[in-house]
Amino acid sequence: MHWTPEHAQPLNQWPEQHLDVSSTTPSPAHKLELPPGGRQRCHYAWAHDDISALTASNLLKRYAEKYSGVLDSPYERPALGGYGDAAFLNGAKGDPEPWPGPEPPYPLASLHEGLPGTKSGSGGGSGGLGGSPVLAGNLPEPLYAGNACGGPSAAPEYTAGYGGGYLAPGYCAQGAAALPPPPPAALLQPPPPPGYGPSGPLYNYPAGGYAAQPGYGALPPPPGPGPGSYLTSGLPAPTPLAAPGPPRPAPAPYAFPEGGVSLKRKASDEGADGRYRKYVYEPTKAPAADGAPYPAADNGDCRGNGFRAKPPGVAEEASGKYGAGVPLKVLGSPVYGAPLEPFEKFPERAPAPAPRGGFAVPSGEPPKGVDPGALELATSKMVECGPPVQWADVAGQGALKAALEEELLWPLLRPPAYPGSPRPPRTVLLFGPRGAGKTLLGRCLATQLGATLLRLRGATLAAPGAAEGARLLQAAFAAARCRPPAVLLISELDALLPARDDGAAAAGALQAPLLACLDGGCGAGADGVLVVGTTSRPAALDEATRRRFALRFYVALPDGPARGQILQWALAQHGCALSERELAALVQGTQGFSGGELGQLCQQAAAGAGLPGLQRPLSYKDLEAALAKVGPRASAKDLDSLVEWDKMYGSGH
Ligand SMILES: Nc1ncnc2c1ncn2[C@@H]1O[C@H](COP(=O)(O)OP(=O)(O)OP(=O)(O)O)[C@@H](O)[C@H]1O
Repeated sequence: MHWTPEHAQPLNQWPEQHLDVSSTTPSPAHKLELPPGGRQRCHYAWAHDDISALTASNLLKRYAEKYSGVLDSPYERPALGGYGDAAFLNGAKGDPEPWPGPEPPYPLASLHEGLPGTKSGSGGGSGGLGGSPVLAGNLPEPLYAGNACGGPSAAPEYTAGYGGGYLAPGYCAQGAAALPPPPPAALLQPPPPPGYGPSGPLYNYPAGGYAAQPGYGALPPPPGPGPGSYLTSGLPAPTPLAAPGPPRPAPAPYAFPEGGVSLKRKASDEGADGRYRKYVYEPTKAPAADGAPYPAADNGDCRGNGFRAKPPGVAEEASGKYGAGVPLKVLGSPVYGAPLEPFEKFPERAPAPAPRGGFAVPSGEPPKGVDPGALELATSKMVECGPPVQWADVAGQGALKAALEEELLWPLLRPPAYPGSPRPPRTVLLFGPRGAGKTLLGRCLATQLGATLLRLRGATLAAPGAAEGARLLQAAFAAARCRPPAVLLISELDALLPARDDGAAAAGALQAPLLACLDGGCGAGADGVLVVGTTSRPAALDEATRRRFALRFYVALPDGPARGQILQWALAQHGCALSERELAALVQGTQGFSGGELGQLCQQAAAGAGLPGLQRPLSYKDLEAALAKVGPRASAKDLDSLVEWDKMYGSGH
């Protein structure tokens, strides 16, 4: 038969179609359809006429074994091109010289012989050859470069591709398409173990594959999709990267620490959110039948400290501006006198009932010498039922808050270290510019102590006249003593003193009653009452009055970060949220403003934005316009004198 062009089919298809490798006899087609010029042009070794099918089959088998041995060798495989017959793996010998003959240029058997770690059996464990021949196979040890014959090098040396891992890029990068076509599956089967003799003419193993035998070990799992499939069973799969977590919340603006405080105080400030929370008490327990020290505040009535006690165990969300989302325990009066936290200042005494819509007369007789009418008036008018104030509700003032906690609250709430310990302070003076937050801090103290809060203003006391003012003053102290623990907050203290220069009629006339009340109300017989006086003119206090206040703390104007917080809180009430830049500009423009003045500024801006009900959202321009009308009241001179007074008489913090 002559060769015609239709015989010129792709060479790489030819062996599959024309060579029956399972047959021991040459295929007639093989003999007949060989292209005449194939001997010169075809580079397939088995394409020679003088190579029988059996020889070709053996050749294929040997190359398969060699190839398998290369793959299975514990030594590093050189790059494919390094092998003399590398091109053979792609179906054609790249060597321009004619194929030397039916035998390979070097004995294939030697490849496996003498190599440490070589598997027993020439084809053992080469199951990965058909799928990913380069990457399959167990590679239990680091690979060394082999010599030209695939044997071990004299000295182990790492190839450039050795990177400490088994998957050098040169290997991993090869996709299945780039890999050589697998040799016929029948040739890849390992020799049958004893008892598994071939039943067919050549190898007639079950189609499902050769079952794993003890001597050969289990075949590695077939490579599957994904990079993990390239790893042999002996290699750990790479640890997948952890999925990125949810984005961290951006820090709240103006949460940076206060400037201008000492390191010690800064450390205290850092704990402002956490450490001050330890003054969150357990719910007040109901008084025991045998008469617990103080009545429980869990009857839902107002005790004047902002608490509306809840049934025991009912948790309460913090309602403070800072505390949103922070679950806090129920606030309530601590169980004073309890063995774990005795409060020497608030010793056991007859339970005082909570006020019910006005003054609730204690179970005993009203204090002697006190007008019952005034007592009722004081209680009904002075007991404050505002919301509790937490430390976090006071912007800034970190150092002051720490000092109040350490020097006032801790001594009040902890038992004396030893008998004869000095009495804890029961009077504190908070002085500073108007609107700086003195009253706010007084309310916060009442909250922290779980005390009833009674509040009276000096100007209100002085207005009706000296006699009436004195009567009210006494009644307020009496009411506080009747309702321990209690905080009596007297703001504008200077209004009661003679140094007042506005000509108030009662000014000065109330000083003596005040001193008497302070001595009596906070003396030995007045346990359970803390008097908090506030003033913006401490210099007006005479020495006698000043000395009645054991502690004197300066409440300074809010600094930048605190102003930012106060502004944010105030603007939020008007439904306005400025951008960070606008807020920064506003903070810059409100230097010297007190907290009260910042609140006024926002109210002014809201008023400028329109009538209530028709109001449009507040904008930065409204606030800019309001800045022209609202300004800081405290002059530099006032502030200087306050600082001077603090240096001389302040408790320092
Ligand atoms: N540091 C602050 N944090 C939050 N709010 C503040 C702060 N300082 C002041 N305020 C707010 O400003 C307003 C006035 O505060 P406060 O009445 O406590 O000032 P004051 O110093 O007692 O004033 P005055 O001397 O006139 O009695 C209140 O609404 C208060 O909530």
